[in-house]
Amino acid sequence: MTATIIDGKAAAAALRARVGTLAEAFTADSGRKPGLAVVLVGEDAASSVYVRNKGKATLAANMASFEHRLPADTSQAELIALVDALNRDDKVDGILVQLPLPDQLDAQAVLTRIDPEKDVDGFHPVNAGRLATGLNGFVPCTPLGCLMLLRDQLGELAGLNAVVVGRSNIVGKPMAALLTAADCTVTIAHSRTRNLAAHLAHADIVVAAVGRAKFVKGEWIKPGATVIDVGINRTEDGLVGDVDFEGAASVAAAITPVPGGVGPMTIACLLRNTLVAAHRRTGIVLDAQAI
Ligand SMILES: Nc1nc(=O)c2c([nH]1)NC[C@@H]1CN(c3ccc(C(=O)N[C@@H](CCC(=O)O)C(=O)O)cc3)C=[N+]21
Ligand SMILES: [Mg+2]
Repeated sequence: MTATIIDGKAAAAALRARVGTLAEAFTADSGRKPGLAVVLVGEDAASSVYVRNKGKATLAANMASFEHRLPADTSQAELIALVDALNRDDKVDGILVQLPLPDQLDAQAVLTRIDPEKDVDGFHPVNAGRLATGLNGFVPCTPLGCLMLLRDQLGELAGLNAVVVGRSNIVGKPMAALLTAADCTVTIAHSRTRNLAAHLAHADIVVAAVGRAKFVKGEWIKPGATVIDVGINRTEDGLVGDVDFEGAASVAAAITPVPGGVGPMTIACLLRNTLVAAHRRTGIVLDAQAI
């Protein structure tokens, strides 16, 4: 079998276009654009590129972009003061503080300071709790993008066996919550899991988010499975995912590539969450079916 390569770039472009149309309608109704503030502390090269790309995508989707670049030696109090100012700013619907932060800063304290109604990353404990309990909140962008790709590919997910490899607060845990809410039978595997291959042998859906290049081997994949690769690993062979792509593509029904899979969906979902935040904050009704 040769797997279908899931085109995350195309799916993301389509989502960004829908968001852009709805953002224009929001502006006509409210008299202002949905606004996204992105905060970058320090000079990390990869982060700087991500932040620039987010800014471009925000403008292209008819939204306002507010970029705040702070020096690497920014103090906790200074960063908190900026978050507080963004929380108060009515033009700002969404706030994203780019991770990782320099060592002197306490990321959890910063993320918890963001107004949960502006927390378009979905990292605030209030939004994590809402996701865990089935309440409406903000869902982290990467797992939300993965779920959209899975729905595009498979339609109904109920009853399928899903194995999520990785248990981070940013991807693994929220991904497992989303798949559970979609009525999958979910296993969370991680670095201490014994015999990962035995778990994957039953997996109709595999979401790999361990942060180790080519960690998931093709032989472990159940024939006909759908494989979502969240990994972004910079190696001598260039950018590679957490899955041995060649091996997995020969047995899976469908698989996301790296690049061009989950990554572009992450940014598109950030814009989607910002659009939703703008509507919730102003009380303008958004047709959730439209996005
Ligand atoms: N507060 C916060 N929220 C985030 O969502 C967040 C963050 N911090 N810190 C860094 C990670 C990483 N992340 C990516 C987004 C897009 C691509 C992406 O578009 N990747 C492209 C190109 C990859 C490349 O060439 O580098 C692709 O996979 O095709 C990748 C990674 C968001 N993150
Ligand atoms: Mg681990």
